[in-house]
Amino acid sequence: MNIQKVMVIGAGQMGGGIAQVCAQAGYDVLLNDLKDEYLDRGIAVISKNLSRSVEKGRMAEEDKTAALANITRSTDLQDAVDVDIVIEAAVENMKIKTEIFQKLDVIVPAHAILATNTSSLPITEIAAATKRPNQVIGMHFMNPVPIMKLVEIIRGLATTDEVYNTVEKMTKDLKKSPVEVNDFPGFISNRILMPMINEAIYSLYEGVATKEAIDDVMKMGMNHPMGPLQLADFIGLDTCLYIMEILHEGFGDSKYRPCPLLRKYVKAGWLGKKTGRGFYEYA
Ligand SMILES: CC(=O)CC(=O)SCCNC(=O)CCNC(=O)[C@H](O)C(C)(C)COP(=O)(O)OP(=O)(O)OC[C@H]1O[C@@H](n2cnc3c(N)ncnc32)[C@H](O)[C@@H]1OP(=O)(O)O
Ligand SMILES: NC(=O)C1=CN([C@@H]2O[C@H](COP(=O)(O)OP(=O)(O)OC[C@H]3O[C@@H](n4cnc5c(N)ncnc54)[C@H](OP(=O)(O)O)[C@@H]3O)[C@@H](O)[C@H]2O)C=CC1
Repeated sequence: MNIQKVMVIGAGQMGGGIAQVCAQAGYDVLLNDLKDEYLDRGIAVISKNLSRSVEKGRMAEEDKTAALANITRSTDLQDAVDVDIVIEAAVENMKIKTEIFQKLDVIVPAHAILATNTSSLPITEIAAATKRPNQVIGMHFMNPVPIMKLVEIIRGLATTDEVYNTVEKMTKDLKKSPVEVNDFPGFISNRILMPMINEAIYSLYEGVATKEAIDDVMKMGMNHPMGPLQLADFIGLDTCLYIMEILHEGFGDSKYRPCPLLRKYVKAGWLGKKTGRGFYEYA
């Protein structure tokens, strides 16, 4: 199947990045969010990222203009009436995602693929909310999307080979590297990454070291580009908590219990970089 028109749902840090790389690859992109102000914010970030590439001499001004012209704003799911694929990057919540997929199922054309950028939710369960489970798939980008090469591609139980192959080809067109993973909570990326972050939060909670010391150990000792607490702030502490809860519930194993300090920060609205405060403060 030939993909030309894409709807990206959610103009947050992930949806904005996904819309940017799709627009740069020449796809016709509809960027959808609940309100105009979220679209304004998302498009401003995309524009800033593209301008930085122009300043660094990696992109011509006309390519930036062309990429921005490929993005159309949308606050109505009905705009998906003629898309070939939807990539959903709304909040990490099963109820919200299944509601979006049920609505899309009756709007999008029969051939259209419904993909989700979920970090951890079961693809098979999201797919089962639709009448086209064979055309539902996980397309898990990494943050920051314009920089990170990996896209984890997750088949639901019913996903066809044709749908998998189409999404794999699109991933390569976006200049990303696909890796196929089976449908279990957290897939591979977050099954391994999030318990490490949670353990770093426990280390802080139990007073083993300061936040700076914990991050320094992992940066200097393990060559990680960011320490785990800095990375948690970057991902969003709300998203980290949702993922730990999904691992905990999905596997029923106490080793995935979220650290109480993580819960406390999320309750306080300290969600990390996106709210100006998490483990660290941001100007
Ligand atoms: C939760 C999930 O489900 C899955 C996930 O995504 S988990 C998160 C996965 N991501 C990571 O682990 C990221 C770890 N961090 C890193 O790799 C690096 O710190 C980083 C790439 C984010 C920044 O790199 P850095 O060398 O420390 O900083 P910096 O020199 O400022 O940036 C490097 C490049 O990234 C770009 N960049 C940094 N942050 C960016 C952002 N948010 N959006 C777009 N581009 C960004 C910079 O513009 C810069 O590009 P140029 O070299 O072309 O100028
Ligand atoms: N953060 C990360 O590092 C990664 C996150 N992901 C996944 O990507 C998804 C998005 O995460 P992220 O971008 O970080 O989150 P953000 O909070 O930055 O963005 C989510 C966006 O979706 C919007 N939204 C919420 N509900 C709806 C809806 N019903 N319809 C349309 N838009 C909606 C939000 O609006 P509002 O502000 O009103 O809530 C917000 O603009 C999650 O599933 C997450 O797990 C995947 C890989 C990495």
